Amino acid sequence: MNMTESQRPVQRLVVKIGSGLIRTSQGRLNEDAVRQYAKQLATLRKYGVEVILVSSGAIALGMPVLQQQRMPRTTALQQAAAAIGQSHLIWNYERLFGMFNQQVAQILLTHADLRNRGRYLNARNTLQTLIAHGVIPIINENDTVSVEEIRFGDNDSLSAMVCNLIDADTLIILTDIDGLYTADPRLDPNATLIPVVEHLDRRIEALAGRSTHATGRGGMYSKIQAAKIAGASGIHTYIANGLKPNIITHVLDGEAQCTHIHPSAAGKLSSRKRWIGYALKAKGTLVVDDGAKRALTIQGKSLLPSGIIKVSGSFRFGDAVYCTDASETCFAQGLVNYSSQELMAIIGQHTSHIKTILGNTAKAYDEVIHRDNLVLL
Ligand SMILES: Nc1ncnc2c1ncn2[C@@H]1O[C@H](COP(=O)(O)OP(=O)(O)O)[C@@H](O)[C@H]1O
Ligand SMILES: N[C@@H](CCC(=O)OP(=O)(O)O)C(=O)O
Repeated sequence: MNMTESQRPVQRLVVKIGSGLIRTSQGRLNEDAVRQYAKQLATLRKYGVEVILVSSGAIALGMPVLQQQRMPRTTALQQAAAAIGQSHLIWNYERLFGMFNQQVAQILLTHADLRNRGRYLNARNTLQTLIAHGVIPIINENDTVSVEEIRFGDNDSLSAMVCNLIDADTLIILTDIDGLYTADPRLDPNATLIPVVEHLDRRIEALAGRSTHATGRGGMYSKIQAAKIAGASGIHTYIANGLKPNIITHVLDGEAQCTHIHPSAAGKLSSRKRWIGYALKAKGTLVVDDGAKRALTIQGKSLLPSGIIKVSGSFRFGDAVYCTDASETCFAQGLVNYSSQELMAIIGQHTSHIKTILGNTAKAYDEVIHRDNLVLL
């Protein structure tokens, strides 16, 4: 077992590497950097740390072959670039990890693989088996088949969901900047680094901007969202600069200049709640009034039809939906007991009227979302 700063044990580590670190400005693989990452991760593995790598770079490496200077806008071009780049990427990982006698394996996932409970468990079994055999799994989104409905969208979210999937204790997100600043330093020269975030709240979330790069996707915003997902599972997240030598080792030794985001003080969510809140994609939104928001966020109650002001999206019984307040700030996700069509008819109504309004189609639920099926975000 490896020990980190303040002697926090690290047993299972997920490292995410962004496209900007994988690709040189000329569009080629940054071989020196990738060799360095391979060396550090192979060494950690030898010391007994279980390592999982989430690597971006497929589209970025495939872009030059298709004469694309920036992230292609059409899905077809992104998929084609990923098909070219992913094989190049994994071939090089295999070769460079091989220099340190470390076996790797490729895993490509779509969001649908984690949404479906059976596929979720399958992916988990495969990863556990690889880890148990000392292999480092290298995960990327399966971009060649990913379309909007089944997409993670960015590998920061994917890395956090992988942490949940395999019960990691530490997530390191490597990017081209030291961590979270008070503003994007590329736009604000007075921005300063925030070394520790003990409570990841909306004030912190608001500091993180999007990417300004040709290959980046989510920017700092998606890294903070990833830390939030990981934090709900009791995981510590570090955002650090992958351009610096031996950065992974330095982060674990507590010597790196980076941002350390602590897990949520509310404690670890159950596996089922993590799946409801973070693995499922919301199919619609329920806008609720202030009273209902208070009932859900402070009083720990279920959502009743009387507190709903507006319904959007098209969903069925059992689907996931967002809950937002009147200013459309999202604060929860949960599984609904009524379809969007049924809800349109009963919003604002007292529960005793549900049967009268819906007649025979009514189900025996007073709650639109039961507390047990609701996760505060
Ligand atoms: N508050 C902030 N602190 C630091 N970086 C920020 C902030 N807001 C936006 N960014 C931008 O996020 C970028 C990193 O995200 P991104 O380009 O998506 O990298 P990657 O490809 O590694 O995922 C930084 O280079 C920076 O320009
Ligand atoms: N799956 C994509 C990466 C998407 C992504 O999130 O990129 P980045 O913001 O550079 O981590 C690829 O391999 O090109």
